[in-house]
Amino acid sequence: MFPTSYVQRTRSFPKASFSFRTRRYSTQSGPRKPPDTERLGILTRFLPSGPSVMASSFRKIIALAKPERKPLTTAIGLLLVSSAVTMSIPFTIGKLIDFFSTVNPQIPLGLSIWQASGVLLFLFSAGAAANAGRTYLMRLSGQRIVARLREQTYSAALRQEVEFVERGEGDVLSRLSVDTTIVGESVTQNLSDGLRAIVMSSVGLGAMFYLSPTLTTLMLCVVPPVSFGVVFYGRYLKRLSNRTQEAMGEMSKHATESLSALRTVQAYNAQPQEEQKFHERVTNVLNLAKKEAIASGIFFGSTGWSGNVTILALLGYGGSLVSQGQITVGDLTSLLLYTVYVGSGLQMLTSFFSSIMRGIGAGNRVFELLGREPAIPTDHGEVLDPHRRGPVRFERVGFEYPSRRGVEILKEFSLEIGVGESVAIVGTSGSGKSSIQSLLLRYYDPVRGKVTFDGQDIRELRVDSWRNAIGIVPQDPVLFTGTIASNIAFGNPIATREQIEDAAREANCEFVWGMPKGFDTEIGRLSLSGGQRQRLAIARALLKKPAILALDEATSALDANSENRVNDAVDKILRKRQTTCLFVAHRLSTIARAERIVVLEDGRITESGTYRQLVNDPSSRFRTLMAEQLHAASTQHSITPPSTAQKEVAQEEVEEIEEARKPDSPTNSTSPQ
Ligand SMILES: Nc1ncnc2c1ncn2[C@@H]1O[C@H](COP(=O)(O)OP(=O)(O)OP(=O)(O)O)[C@@H](O)[C@H]1O
Repeated sequence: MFPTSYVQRTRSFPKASFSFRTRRYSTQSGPRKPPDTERLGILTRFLPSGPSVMASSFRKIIALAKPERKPLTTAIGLLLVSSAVTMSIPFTIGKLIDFFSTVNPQIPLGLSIWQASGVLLFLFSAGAAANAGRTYLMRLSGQRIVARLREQTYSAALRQEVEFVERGEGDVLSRLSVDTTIVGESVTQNLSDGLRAIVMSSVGLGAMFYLSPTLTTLMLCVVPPVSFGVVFYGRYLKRLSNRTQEAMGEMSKHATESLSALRTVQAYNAQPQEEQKFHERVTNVLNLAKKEAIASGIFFGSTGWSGNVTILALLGYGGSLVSQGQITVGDLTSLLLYTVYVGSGLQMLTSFFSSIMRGIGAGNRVFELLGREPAIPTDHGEVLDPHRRGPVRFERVGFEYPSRRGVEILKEFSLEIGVGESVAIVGTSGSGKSSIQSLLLRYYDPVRGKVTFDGQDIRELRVDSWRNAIGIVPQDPVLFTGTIASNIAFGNPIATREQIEDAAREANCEFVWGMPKGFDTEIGRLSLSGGQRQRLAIARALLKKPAILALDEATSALDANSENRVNDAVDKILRKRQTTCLFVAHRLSTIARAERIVVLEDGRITESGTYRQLVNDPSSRFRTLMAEQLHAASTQHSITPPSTAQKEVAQEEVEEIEEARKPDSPTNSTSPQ
């Protein structure tokens, strides 16, 4: 119940509130480092999201590239070679034109025209090979960085408290897939293109000054306004790209949710409305993409136009200089070509600038998750000895969900469960039963009071070692892709086949032996009944040999046979008398199996006692609850309320259970198969 109902309650949380949430739940966000604007210079000065955050994101992106130092350095070396070759082309062409236009051409270094062409061919081939090598090394390093970043992001997401991930699931997924790719590209592909652009523009400009300072100064008059536009464009594009990422996150979150609930969607013929909702999200992405397209169009159109106007001005003024004999035709040609190179270099620089912005933005989102301290710290505390046993105590626990501060779900809740004791919590829907189990598992911590194990506050224990001591059987057990064996061994991958089979036997999973591939049957191809899933979950919990078993019973009815098999499995656990059991129970047959029953109402215990004590008290709330329970159970199968005869049968069943539980009962001596 918990995950589904929770997802429903929170599905419309906007992504934009992420940073707020981070601050709200983060318990250990350390002091921020001062901005390193000096080192980052111009880049950070224009960034809208706060220089210190962006600077730290930039530093982290650079740090990510450190393990790839060798291939990246080689790639940069190759880049310089290929750029040198590329940048020599305009100069060579100019010289060739002058050479051919003279009356008596002299080939430099005494080479023939074919030899000179051969040298040039060799140079071009070397440039092309260097370019190929650079592309390969950059892409490879980029992919390795993305792979590492994805793994780190995934483990950071798994470390977070459930509330955080459940609330922003689509977020984490888009951080994992889209943002990591953007970050990886910005340290490799974009960096490499940026360096190439820097080399092209600076070497080109140098060569132009060498050829004609006057013409170059003329060209430079056009550059400052273009650069100004570049900065604004970079900022605007970054904002747009962030909004597009958020919209894409919303879109994939919606698709994930409805596809994972396809049965419900189809049962309610809700495809058209789901399509409509998806259409709205896709349209949102599309509209943002349109804006991005318009911005790019205007930008590239205007930079292209200013480039062409510059060339026109150069041609006009340069032509007059040629006619005055101040420069040669070859030099003018070289100049024009260098202008084109410098222009495209500057254009590349602008997209480098906006890609770096985009990378920093995406990096911010990834590093925010990587650096986030989960509200339930996973790496502190004393490691719990797996053999330690002791009572579990809820001591005056007050609890509120972080998303609903001010609404007290548990109020002064106190309960002690002794070693090997079994306690069933009953109560109306929403009274807080599952929340008690969530506190036990430390999905959340109490707001007041504490939960102790063997006298020690469970917050002092390392959370993984504490959870190791608990076996859970949730309401709707989740099975993962893989075989039945791997599903039972989930969380205990080193379990032997024998141990897996023993646990399955103990949990009454006899149906597994009847399958053609037995324990090697792939779950994906199976459709298991609710009872079978529950028994597999019991086997999974038993394999851990837990000190505590937390069973959250499904509210939906099982058929009589499944219910018997599940109850029989539960009986075997109870008879062992080593495992402390906390049941959230709905079925009378489970409730009666517990040694003690507590009735929870509105977050408080209102009654407590054995089944017999509670049922014999004519004024007990438990009796009313059970009457409602019986009525509900009977109306699920027939439309008539339970007859007196049916109630008697139920009563007899309870008596049989109680009889079986007595220490001297013959059934009690049967050891599990
Ligand atoms: N993650 C959550 N965030 C906010 N409120 C929650 C969350 N989970 C449960 N609640 C609220 O806490 C209250 C107690 O819920 P809980 O699931 O513990 O009840 P329950 O007794 O187990 O109900 P049921 O018998 O229907 O399973 C309910 O009002 C519920 O809406």
